[in-house]
Amino acid sequence: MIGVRGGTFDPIHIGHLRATQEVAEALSANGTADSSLQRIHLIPGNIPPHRPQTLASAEQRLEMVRLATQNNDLFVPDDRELQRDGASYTVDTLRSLRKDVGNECSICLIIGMDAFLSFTTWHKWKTIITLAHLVVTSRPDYTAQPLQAWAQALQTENTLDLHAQPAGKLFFVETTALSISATDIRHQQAEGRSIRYLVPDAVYDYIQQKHLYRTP
Ligand SMILES: Nc1ncnc2c1ncn2[C@@H]1O[C@H](COP(=O)(O)OP(=O)(O)OP(=O)(O)O)[C@@H](O)[C@H]1O
Ligand SMILES: O=C(O)c1ccc[n+]([C@@H]2O[C@H](COP(=O)([O-])O)[C@@H](O)[C@H]2O)c1
Repeated sequence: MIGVRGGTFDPIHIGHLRATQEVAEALSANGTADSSLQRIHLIPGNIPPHRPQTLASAEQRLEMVRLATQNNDLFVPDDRELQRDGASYTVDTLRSLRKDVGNECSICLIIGMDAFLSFTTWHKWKTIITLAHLVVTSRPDYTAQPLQAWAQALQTENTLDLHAQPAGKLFFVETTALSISATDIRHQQAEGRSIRYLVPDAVYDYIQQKHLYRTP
């Protein structure tokens, strides 16, 4: 089994990292030796399909992901969306991952509750759930809504189901509420307020060194 978490990561912050760590623990809990979680790919998006362009460049956002994950063997920075032209659609990313890991390996696409609430607007969302499981983490200020029929049909509360088939299940993980967003971090940095401890120290140092998110 592998996990995948995409994001704009402008910049990556402890909200992303802590929630992903807690998913890793949840998914490994029932894994058998040969099917437990192998790694989680952290994939910065090239051109976000649904939002304005980023402030930091693709290379800078990837470098911040590298710095944030350098001491965690489970988290793998993955630049495949930066290698593609055009919009970074998740369905294309999952197809590319499937080519790498084959059809038997479980892929867990990790998204936050905010993303899940608009999931049915995503490009080819019905194909996405044939390529991966959806693992949804809680996020402060985004409350779960009653599940639509398609989601009810896929939902499981047993992680063994995620190991037993390669894709097609929906699983919710209650994660520690950290009310942090990259938008707030960018604003605080622009206003000259400290963002220390909202991002890993190495990311903090990089942002200062490159003068990122400062108003010109
Ligand atoms: N504080 C957080 N706690 C849990 N999940 C988070 C948190 N921040 C972001 N996420 C999740 O991480 C994924 C990628 O998020 P993204 O890179 O857009 O971060 P963001 O902080 O929401 O950025 P921005 O403020 O620029 O929109 C999304 O699925 C989002 O739900
Ligand atoms: O493929 C899509 O249509 C699509 C639509 C919205 C979001 N996504 C992906 O969801 C992930 C989180 O998005 P965001 O905006 O919260 O950073 C990121 O990997 C995006 O590429 C993907």
